[in-house]
Amino acid sequence: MTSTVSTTPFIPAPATPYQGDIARYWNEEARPVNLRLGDVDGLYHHHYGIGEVDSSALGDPSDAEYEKRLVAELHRLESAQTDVLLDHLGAIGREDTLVDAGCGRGGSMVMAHQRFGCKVEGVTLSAKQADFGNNRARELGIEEWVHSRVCNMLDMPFETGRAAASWNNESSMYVDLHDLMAEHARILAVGGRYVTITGCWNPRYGQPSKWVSQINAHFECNIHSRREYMRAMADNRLVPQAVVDLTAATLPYWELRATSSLVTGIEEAFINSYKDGSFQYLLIAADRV
Ligand SMILES: C[S@@+](CC[C@H](N)C(=O)[O-])C[C@H]1O[C@@H](n2cnc3c(N)ncnc32)[C@H](O)[C@@H]1O
Ligand SMILES: CC(C)=CCC/C(C)=C/COP(=O)(O)OP(=O)(O)O
Ligand SMILES: [Mg+2]
Repeated sequence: MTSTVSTTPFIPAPATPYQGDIARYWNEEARPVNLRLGDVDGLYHHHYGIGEVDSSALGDPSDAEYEKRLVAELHRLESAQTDVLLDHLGAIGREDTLVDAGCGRGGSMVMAHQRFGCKVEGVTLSAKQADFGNNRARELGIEEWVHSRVCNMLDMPFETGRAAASWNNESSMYVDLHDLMAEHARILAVGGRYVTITGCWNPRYGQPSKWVSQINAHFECNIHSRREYMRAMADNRLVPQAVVDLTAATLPYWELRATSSLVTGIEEAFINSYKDGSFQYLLIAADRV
């Protein structure tokens, strides 16, 4: 669907060796579970789904078209996740600018522009992802509005106080949370909104479980605890306005995905850690005060 014209003029050197590893990871990523879902309607996500599975849409597993319908259903649940994130951005006008920190292939950015009609700026460490997102925006004729660049989310080239809202959709587990919240607080207007959807380990469990450690190793990330999010926000003028536990809402997605031919091997770790209480899928929306 997407051509391969490079629209990324300048690729900065990674700020740290770790960021170099993460850039390489996403430059090489081409898992069918992400590309085949994106091909359903051209919105390419690198996050997970929420909501009930529509078994009437899936039909009979012995049907020849079942796998295609299952892919479409997983994709519907991933887009539903973005919709919930966008619901928490508050009142956004066409003249506003939004920032997607860790934007992946840009699916959330396109959905944000389609909903609010405004400018959406994305940053990713991966030149391949930035090119993909920019090519997709050009194909949709929205390249004036939706733009991705290769950039460290801890040092974004956006003016202080410029953004009406910003978010991390499953991208905050790659950075120090205090540094991240300080940078969001800097780019956000006073009264602006920050939203994250993230997997975090549950302090009530004690320490990261073996399943959480397995997820970290699988993605080369460093999952933070719920407590760290609260502390990093409080220390950076970000006051939680809503904390929504999406753990129960994401389990149907994982249980459906585990039955598909697109499994990647990480399904068991997500399902077990959500079920044993060691891991939570959380949305936090905060006001920049
Ligand atoms: C799991 S993907 C999520 C993509 C996207 N938010 C979505 O929902 O589809 C994680 C993203 O975080 C980005 N990322 C990780 N560390 C980053 C950093 N320091 N600066 C910018 N992007 C970063 C990766 O490049 C990747 O695009
Ligand atoms: C909730 C947590 C801890 C997320 C870690 C970040 C991550 C890799 C998200 C999904 O990416 P993806 O869509 O590329 O992964 P997959 O290939 O498994 O679908
Ligand atoms: Mg995925």
